[in-house]
Amino acid sequence: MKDNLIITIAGGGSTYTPGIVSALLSNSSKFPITEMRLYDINPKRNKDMKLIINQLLIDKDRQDMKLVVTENPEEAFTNVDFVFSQIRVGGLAMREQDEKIPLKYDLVGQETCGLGGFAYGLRSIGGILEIVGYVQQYAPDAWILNYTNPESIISEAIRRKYPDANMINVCDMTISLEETIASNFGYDRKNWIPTYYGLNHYGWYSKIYDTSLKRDVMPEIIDKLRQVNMDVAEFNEGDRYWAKTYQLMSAMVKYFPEALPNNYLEYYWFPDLMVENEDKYFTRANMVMEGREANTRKMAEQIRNGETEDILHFNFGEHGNYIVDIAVAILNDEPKRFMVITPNKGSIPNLREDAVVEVPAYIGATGVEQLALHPINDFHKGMMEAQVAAEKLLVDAFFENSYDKALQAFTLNQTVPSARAAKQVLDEMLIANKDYWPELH
Ligand SMILES: NC(=O)c1ccc[n+]([C@@H]2O[C@H](COP(=O)([O-])OP(=O)(O)OC[C@H]3O[C@@H](n4cnc5c(N)ncnc54)[C@H](O)[C@@H]3O)[C@@H](O)[C@H]2O)c1
Ligand SMILES: O=P(O)(O)OC[C@H]1O[C@H](O[C@H]2[C@H](O)[C@@H](O)[C@@H](O)O[C@@H]2CO)[C@H](O)[C@@H](O)[C@@H]1O
Ligand SMILES: [Mn+2]
Repeated sequence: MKDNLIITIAGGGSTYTPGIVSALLSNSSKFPITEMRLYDINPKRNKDMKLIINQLLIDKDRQDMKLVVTENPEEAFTNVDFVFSQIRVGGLAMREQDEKIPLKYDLVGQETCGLGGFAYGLRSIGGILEIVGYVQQYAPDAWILNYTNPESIISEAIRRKYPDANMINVCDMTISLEETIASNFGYDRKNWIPTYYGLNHYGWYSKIYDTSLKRDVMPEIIDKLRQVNMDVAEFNEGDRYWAKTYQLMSAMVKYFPEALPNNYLEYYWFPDLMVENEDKYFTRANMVMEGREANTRKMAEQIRNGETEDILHFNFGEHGNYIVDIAVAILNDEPKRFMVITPNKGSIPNLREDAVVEVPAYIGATGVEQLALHPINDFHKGMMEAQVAAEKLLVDAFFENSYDKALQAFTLNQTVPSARAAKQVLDEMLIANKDYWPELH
């Protein structure tokens, strides 16, 4: 095992960076890093994060670590071993537009679901392709572990442009949902072997085998959920967005009790209710600006003012651990099971081979080895096929600069009831995204 690893966090100024760094430091025996680089296009955010991570290294007595903070891709990626990617093209200001524009037309306005997710996709593809391009140029053997959203759309673009890249796309939602369920109903998630299938933020569990209880606990979880609403787990304490999200899990399994859904299906099954529940003038982006984002700026300011005692406060749940566990499994060639976002290639036998799906896989030194699952039912298959086609059309629109394909994608998105509404939102988003989207004509 290499014992002088260099890692880069792309989107180093991200509010999630301290969580990933904390997880990396907790795994130093199995993942021995000597140099950490933060790469971002925004020097102000880089400077703030440098203060925070430097303070974290002091608090953890790890001043031996070399910390490089840069806006220069060559400096960021040359000879790096692992890249953790978490960029947000356009920042929270554009997330706010993604959420608020569709809501004006009574359509779902959300970070990764519905038309907000599609707008974010058209912004994000260019940024992520650029990073993969840098890694190909400066460290072609490096592993890229990606959290950048919207993951299904990003993964479809990467599948086309860099099919052989050493890149693994993952999402923390399944692990967080499992943790939330386990903490509500008295299970230990560490004993679970979940079988899950779908697209990112758009899927279902078909089985949750508990190795200590020696049974599939999914049916009893669905029964419990039909009777009581869930509370948030400790890592989402006090967050009213996640509180409401998890409460709606009960409504979903009352409608469709045969499989446990990903919480994000709320946006596709109950778009009218989700719109009704929203404050169109103060959306999730505003909550994050006032919460996680403000907290990050405050910590940096405190350090700048010389206040360093016990000022680092963050709680990201499993977010950092999940992606670092994958890095550890690769480096040590200790294959473990994770949920990954990957070309289907027969994993779901009755779904097109080139769909980008989210399924269980073993990950070790050779990367992703996904499982062959079971055929899926017509309800889930129909939903997935429509959404896959919409996402593929959107990625076509990006590569072909095609307005027509973008309009088709927007119309086919599973939260949109009419081509008229799709066109109104697309046209308004085109203006709002003029600095970020490719030209569409
Ligand atoms: N997949 C998951 O499950 C999961 C979970 C949490 C967050 N995320 C994603 O992680 C990302 C970061 O979220 P956040 O809330 O911390 O956002 P953020 O805005 O706080 O941070 C993102 C950083 O990316 C930088 N950036 C933007 N474009 C860039 C580019 N082209 N190259 C380099 N850096 C660039 C920004 O300057 C910013 O500092 C988002 O894409 C978010 O959706 C994904
Ligand atoms: O609205 P946000 O920015 O707080 O969160 C959006 C993300 O939500 C999921 O992830 C995590 C989140 O990262 C973590 O901080 C915690 O609050 O729980 C969430 C559920 O695990 C989702 O998987 C991401 O894709 C979203 O970006
Ligand atoms: Mn996610």
